[in-house]
Amino acid sequence: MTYIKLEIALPDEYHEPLIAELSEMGFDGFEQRDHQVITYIEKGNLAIADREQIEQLLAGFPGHCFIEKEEVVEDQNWNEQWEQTVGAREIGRFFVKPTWSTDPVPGDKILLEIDPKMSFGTGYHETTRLILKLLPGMVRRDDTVIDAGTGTAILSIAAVKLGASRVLAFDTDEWSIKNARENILLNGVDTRITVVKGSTEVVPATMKADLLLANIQRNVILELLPDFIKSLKKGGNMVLSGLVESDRADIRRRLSQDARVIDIQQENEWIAIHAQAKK
Ligand SMILES: C[S@@+](CC[C@H](N)C(=O)[O-])C[C@H]1O[C@@H](n2cnc3c(N)ncnc32)[C@H](O)[C@@H]1O
Repeated sequence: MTYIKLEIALPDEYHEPLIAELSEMGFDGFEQRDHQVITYIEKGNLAIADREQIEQLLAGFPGHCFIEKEEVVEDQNWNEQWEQTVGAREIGRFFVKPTWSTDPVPGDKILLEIDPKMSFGTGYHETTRLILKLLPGMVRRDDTVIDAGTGTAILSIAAVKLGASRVLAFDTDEWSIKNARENILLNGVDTRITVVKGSTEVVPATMKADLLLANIQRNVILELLPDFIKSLKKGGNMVLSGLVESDRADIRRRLSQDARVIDIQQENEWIAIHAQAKK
């Protein structure tokens, strides 16, 4: 099989909307790097009209977004490609390790074994790292946790390893659901985490969580915020990320009635907001 590989330059905050649109157009397989999305499509499926559609799509994003490179590639072992680019790393109290890494686990770290494949949540992105660093100070023994937009399930697995007794993880992306389940089994925490395809509608009306984690992009967070608040206990904690510095005021304003902002952490342009439900 022959594929067309496109390397597209655009700011990190537009990766998800771009990937959503490209998936609809039939692109299959995405890698996210700093300010770049790499994607593939079977050669026969990329018509001239699609190319124009992509150019138009990119013109609609603020800033200079463009196709940096286009090449024809033959079928290959995609997982092997991943193995070359993703390694083990320390993040706060955790050691995040793909199964192919032979790096020894430091004695003082909590192991999270994650094979990311094509899902988001390798620990390479600032937003995942910000939440992982906040988690040890937030998860208490026997907490009930909601992981909205679970990706690889990295945050759910971390929450259980810190003592959470029950996690409801959901994601709208079919591939992430499959990958989340694989990683949960890999870490032996499948009795404590339930993974469901969908969004906040899958949270039972009776569920009141101690903690909700959401690393999704700004517009999705703003849309789901009322549901997030409803699913928390009074005084329950929420960590929101997938946000950039310029989203700070907007999110604060939207939270003000229902939640108290406790802390905001930042890494590069990315932020994570810790808030507590008022009622
Ligand atoms: C940035 S990734 C976060 C993955 C992981 N939780 C982490 O922190 O690394 C966002 C995830 O949210 C999912 N997502 C996007 N919109 C969603 C929605 N409306 N409801 C649930 N999940 C959604 C995406 O499919 C993606 O897997």
